[in-house]
Amino acid sequence: MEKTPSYFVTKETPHRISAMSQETKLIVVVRDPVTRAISDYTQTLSKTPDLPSFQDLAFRNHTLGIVDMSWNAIRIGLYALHLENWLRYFPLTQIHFVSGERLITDPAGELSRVQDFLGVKRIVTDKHFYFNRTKGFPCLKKPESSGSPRCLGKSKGRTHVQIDRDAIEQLRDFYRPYNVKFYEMVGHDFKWE
Ligand SMILES: Nc1ncnc2c1ncn2[C@@H]1O[C@H](COP(=O)(O)OS(=O)(=O)O)[C@@H](OP(=O)(O)O)[C@H]1O
Repeated sequence: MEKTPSYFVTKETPHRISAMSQETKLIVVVRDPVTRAISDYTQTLSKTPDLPSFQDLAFRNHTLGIVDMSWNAIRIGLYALHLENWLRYFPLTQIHFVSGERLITDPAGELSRVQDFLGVKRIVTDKHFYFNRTKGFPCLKKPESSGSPRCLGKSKGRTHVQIDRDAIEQLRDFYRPYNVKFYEMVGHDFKWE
């Protein structure tokens, strides 16, 4: 197994992976692209405090609501476009999409679907998780053999930068057609508003 967030959005990756093995099963975690962009910006800002504002980066023209599709934080959320590139090399049956939202609210449910997709026995179930209220994420319970619970690290679940309502609405309008197309392509409505 190998994982890297940028695989899904890097143009050359599907070709390279298919050249390695056409049997590869692919798992992609997706979340509401607007929240994703804000999370992405929040993470970059934590490392680069003098970054321009989110709005300055996200819009070519904020008044007219013209979004800058070349900014990575925006581009990555255009899931339908990235998927089109993957479908040139892999059938949809070899690609599984995990909902980032449900991975938090129902980790066992999402993991059941992953296990089914991989064709392995459903070993990871509800009893393996507990919800850590402080963190706002589920944690893996202590493995039967040894060790302590496994929760997400300190850098996960950062408080997102506050973005004004208008900008959020403009981004929602921008992403809507791409989201609808993505739902149609994968046959699942992720219900991102
Ligand atoms: N297991 C699991 N379930 C649900 N959500 C998760 C999980 N792991 C990471 N995340 C959230 O994904 C956001 C980016 O995570 P990372 O910091 O790991 O990304 S990166 O790989 O470093 O780019 C970041 O989102 P925000 O916390 O909203 O900013 C992480 O919290």
